[in-house]
Amino acid sequence: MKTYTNPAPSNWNEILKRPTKSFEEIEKTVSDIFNEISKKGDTAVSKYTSLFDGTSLNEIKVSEEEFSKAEMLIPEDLQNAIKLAKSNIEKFHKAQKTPKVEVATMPGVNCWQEKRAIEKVGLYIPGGTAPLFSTILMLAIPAKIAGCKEIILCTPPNKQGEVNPAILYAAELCGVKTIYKVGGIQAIAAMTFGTETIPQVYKIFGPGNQFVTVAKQWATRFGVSIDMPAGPSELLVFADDTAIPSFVASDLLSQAEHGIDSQVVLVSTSKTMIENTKAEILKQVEKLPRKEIALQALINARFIEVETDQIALQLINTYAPEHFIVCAADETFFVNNIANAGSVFIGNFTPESAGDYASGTNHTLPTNGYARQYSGVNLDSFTKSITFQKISEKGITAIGPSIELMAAAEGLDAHKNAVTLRLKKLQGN
Ligand SMILES: NC(=O)c1ccc[n+]([C@@H]2O[C@H](COP(=O)([O-])OP(=O)(O)OC[C@H]3O[C@@H](n4cnc5c(N)ncnc54)[C@H](O)[C@@H]3O)[C@@H](O)[C@H]2O)c1
Ligand SMILES: N[C@H](CO)Cc1c[nH]c[nH+]1
Ligand SMILES: [Zn+2]
Repeated sequence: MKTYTNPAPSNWNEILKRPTKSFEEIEKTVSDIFNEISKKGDTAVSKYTSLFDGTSLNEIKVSEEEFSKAEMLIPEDLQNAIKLAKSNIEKFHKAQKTPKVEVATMPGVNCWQEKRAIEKVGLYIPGGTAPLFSTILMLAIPAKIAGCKEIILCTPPNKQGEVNPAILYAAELCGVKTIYKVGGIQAIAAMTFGTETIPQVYKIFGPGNQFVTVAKQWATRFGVSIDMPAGPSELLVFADDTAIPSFVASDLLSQAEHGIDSQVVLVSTSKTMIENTKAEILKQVEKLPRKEIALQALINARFIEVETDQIALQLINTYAPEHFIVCAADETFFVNNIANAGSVFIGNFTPESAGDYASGTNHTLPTNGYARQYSGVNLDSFTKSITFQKISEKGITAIGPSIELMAAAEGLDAHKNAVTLRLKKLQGN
């Protein structure tokens, strides 16, 4: 838990370096596995499942029997909690539907844009150290609302070759029944190329560890698209003296417990807030079942004291956190001026866990500074915009001469002719 007081802006990048391996360090493993899976399909998938997940499977597709058993294993109160989260996530993502955009750019020239679902999508659900069934809600719900026709899901099996029942329960609740017990790089490669068992998809979604994230980035070389790099979780909290140290500590620990390569950062204008939060962290971490993971992640934690809200904001925008919690007297200043963050949580009673599970926003978010240029998963992630146009006789008469001139100036006479022939016809020639 390193603490810094008024670090110079020139040192921010060094102080706030992510603890994850570089793309280059993982690239070789990823490219080797991709190569093998593209050539050997299921045989290679099975080899890597046994190497990384420690299990050999005769059948990687989840059976109807496994689905039926799963539902019986989920207590009613958990089923109800999942249903409540589903309802909120549905409400928020349905509200993201936009109407068709239609404009007559000039009389007789009608242009419009409509969204169409991506037909085949692959959802990756992390399961290495915790079965993140909540991620199913975050991916399957918008995929269904968007109208994706073929939705498949990959998730790593445990050592007994099973998938956690809550994952199966949540998937079935969201109407996804095609699940493969495959995790990590091998899952991403399988969805990229297709194997004898696993279908190829057009776009791959979902968070994962560093291997999964680099694999998704690698997949884009083979024509598949991805939602965004959504790697090890991170949280930056800005807290001034209006914040509550025990709450701030609990939020920081909530993301530290994800993995040893997670990063949490506290930025504050108050030395007392930093000291009290650190003391709270040390107290709270003792009681966590994932204490060892959280303690390792805390080695990468940063506590940064700055002089003003303005400096804090610049630092936060430089870091571009996946999650940003703001508990400040002038929260509006931060809310209005945040430029780079995956998702923002405002005030003392908005824990980041709310967005992870149930408030309605999506928890699949850009990490590692990618919040500078990527959005988190949303309804549009599952659609493409297609443009349409219809030009009338009056329209082509008005726009035609300009097109002819521009085509001739580019030296593309066939383009010009496509207009000229129509204009002549209209002129009776
Ligand atoms: N950014 C987001 O939106 C978001 C959301 C949820 C979770 N997460 C992150 O997802 C991650 C989940 O990680 P996880 O590990 O628990 O599950 P995971 O499913 O992402 O990864 C498990 C797989 O990693 C592979 N693997 C493990 N060690 C390997 C190695 N040495 N070489 C190659 N492959 C290896 C295995 O195949 C295994 O199946 C966490 O880092 C969490 O913070 C991010
Ligand atoms: N915090 C994660 C996103 O970085 C999402 C998650 C799922 N379950 C718990 N948390
Ligand atoms: Zn979380």
